Amino acid sequence: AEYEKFGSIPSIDSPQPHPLDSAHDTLALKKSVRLLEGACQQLCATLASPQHTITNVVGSYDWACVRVAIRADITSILAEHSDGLHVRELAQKVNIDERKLARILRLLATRGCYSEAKPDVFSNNRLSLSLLSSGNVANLAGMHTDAGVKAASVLFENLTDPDTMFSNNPTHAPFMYALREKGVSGTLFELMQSDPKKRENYHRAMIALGSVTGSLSVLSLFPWGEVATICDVGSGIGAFSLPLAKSYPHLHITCYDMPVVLIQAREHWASSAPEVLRSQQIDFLPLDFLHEMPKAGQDVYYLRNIIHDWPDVEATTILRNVQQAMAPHSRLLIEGFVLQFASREEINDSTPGESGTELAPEPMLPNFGAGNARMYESDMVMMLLHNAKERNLADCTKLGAIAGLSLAKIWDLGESSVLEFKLDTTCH
Ligand SMILES: C[S@@+](CC[C@H](N)C(=O)[O-])C[C@H]1O[C@@H](n2cnc3c(N)ncnc32)[C@H](O)[C@@H]1O
Repeated sequence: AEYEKFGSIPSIDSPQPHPLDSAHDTLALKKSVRLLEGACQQLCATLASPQHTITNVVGSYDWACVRVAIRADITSILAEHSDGLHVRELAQKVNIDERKLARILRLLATRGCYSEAKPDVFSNNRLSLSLLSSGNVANLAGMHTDAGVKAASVLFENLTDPDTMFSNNPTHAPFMYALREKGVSGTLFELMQSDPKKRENYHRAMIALGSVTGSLSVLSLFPWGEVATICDVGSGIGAFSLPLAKSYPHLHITCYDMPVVLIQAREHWASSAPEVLRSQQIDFLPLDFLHEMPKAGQDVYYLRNIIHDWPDVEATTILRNVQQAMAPHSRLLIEGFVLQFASREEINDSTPGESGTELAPEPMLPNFGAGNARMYESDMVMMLLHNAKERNLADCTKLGAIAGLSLAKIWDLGESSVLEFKLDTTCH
């Protein structure tokens, strides 16, 4: 029904993106796809032999092939050849062995990324177009295939090394552990402070994450008309605030982040929303949210993908710093993933819906299984890069309570959620 609004369902080999691919409010579509992905994977795992399914799970080198495609910028080259390009010519342009490149692209085409219209002639399709170097999804994919893979390759060693095995210190995260032999230390955020290229890639990846998870549907779900002032705490370059400012020109937005990030943020806003910069609608202020509080008494404090970057102690500190800035009318909105158990046992003991997000119908796994896998993968990414974690609703409520906040409402964005907290008036 969502596609019918735009005419018809696009073919996977369509050479151009579909309007829904970049739409903000795709909540209904996201929920249908979640059901579809979860049910298909569970059905396949039920009907195929276990050895078949487990080998599919571990034997995937798609990421390595995507990394080659991104690094060699294959999509941008193919974009100039709408009828496709023979791998012989493509290989010459990127200086990679022709036969090896053909095999890499064929595996990707088998997964639906690139088309092989004639033998050895490859062209772009809807999936491969998302890897254009001018877009942001390639940066997100690059983060997984570079930093993620590097960290994952030492996960077991990190979990069993007496120096790191029980540590929650971000400096001991597997990614930093992997860099130890190069004499690099600190946290990933500290590392990025001195590396503008890494920082740019990271913040462009954050923009992509919003479109991947469809979380910008919060722009139409939340009553922004009732809000006048908002602080985006740990704003990055404005993955959330920039579309918010464009959609709601009456809002005054303060973006808080580290000074080096704010320089990049200004550049991004200057090229993507110059009218907002001119309008005085936006301030960029440096803040170390581990040690300082944002400005007091704002209507909304927004934390998008912040808490999951930090272990409990630091996450509580950040929340407490925001809590101290809040007035009785203020709301803290925490956007991110809310994990669920893969078991129904806990859920059956509580009121349906109390877990905050929808449950999948039986006999599906209650958390939609593969349909929600990205949030459990993200939990791994947080462990790998920051020694941190995604949390379930009880974890978030507990952190909030320690920081003097109580949960007021849950906004379900299909994949991610927004937890709305207010000051806990019962604690003094
Ligand atoms: C995962 S990103 C999220 C960015 C943005 N909220 C978004 O959703 O795109 C985490 C952000 O926290 C910022 N950050 C990390 N440590 C910080 C600190 N101590 N004080 C302020 N910001 C910090 C990073 O620079 C980065 O922009």
